[in-house]
Amino acid sequence: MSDGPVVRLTKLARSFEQGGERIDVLRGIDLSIAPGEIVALLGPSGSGKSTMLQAVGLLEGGFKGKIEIAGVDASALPPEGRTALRREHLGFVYQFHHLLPDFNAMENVVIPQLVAGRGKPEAEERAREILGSLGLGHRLTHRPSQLSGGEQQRVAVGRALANRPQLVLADEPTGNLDEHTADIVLEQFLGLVRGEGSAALVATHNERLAGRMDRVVRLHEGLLE
Ligand SMILES: Nc1ncnc2c1ncn2[C@@H]1O[C@H](COP(=O)(O)OP(=O)(O)OP(=O)(O)O)[C@@H](O)[C@H]1O
Repeated sequence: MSDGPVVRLTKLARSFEQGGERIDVLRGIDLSIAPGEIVALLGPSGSGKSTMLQAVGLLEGGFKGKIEIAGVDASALPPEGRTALRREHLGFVYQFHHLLPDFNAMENVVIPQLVAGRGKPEAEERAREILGSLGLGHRLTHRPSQLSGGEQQRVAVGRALANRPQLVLADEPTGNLDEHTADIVLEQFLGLVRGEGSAALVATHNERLAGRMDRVVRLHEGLLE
């Protein structure tokens, strides 16, 4: 792994056309995240946090400016190249868990590793280790519908970290949980990310939770402050 930033955004911009009107959601974002650094992305509803995470996650086109992931300029790559970069370096956690409903906790963490080419025994060992460290060692064979909201979200965290991404992108990862559960899940999320040495960019409305991260950046009128 190089010592350079895991992500570098240069003059990132995104506009949407809606009913003949143009909305400039991101107006020239510059941001670098160092390896292992956990950054909170704060901003009110509608300020463009999800739009920014989608850009960094290479999930959507239509952006202006430059997005470098692990030193590679993603903006210059064809779609297959962006997919490969995403698979190799990025992990995602969303507000809703998006687990596969017909598979248990263990399988939900194993499957992305198989897709990445890891063998089954190794993937299962990793899933056990990661779910154990999230306090879910006794829930391995439960399906998502048999888990609480906090447990579902912890499995989603385990899935995101399973392939040892250099950067985890999390969009309101605890936004769907009550305050007490959100605190516990966030603490476990941060502990796991730190333990793994991954970097993270975590969108949230919550100043208190943001204060537990290494750095806070704020989106205001399309720019970071
Ligand atoms: N596909 C789209 N077409 C048109 N407008 C869009 C589209 N996606 C997002 N927007 C607009 O861009 C702005 C930013 O949306 P975004 O979802 O990024 O905000 P957010 O900060 O993540 O909000 P929240 O905290 O409520 O999730 C909003 O005004 C939204 O309506």
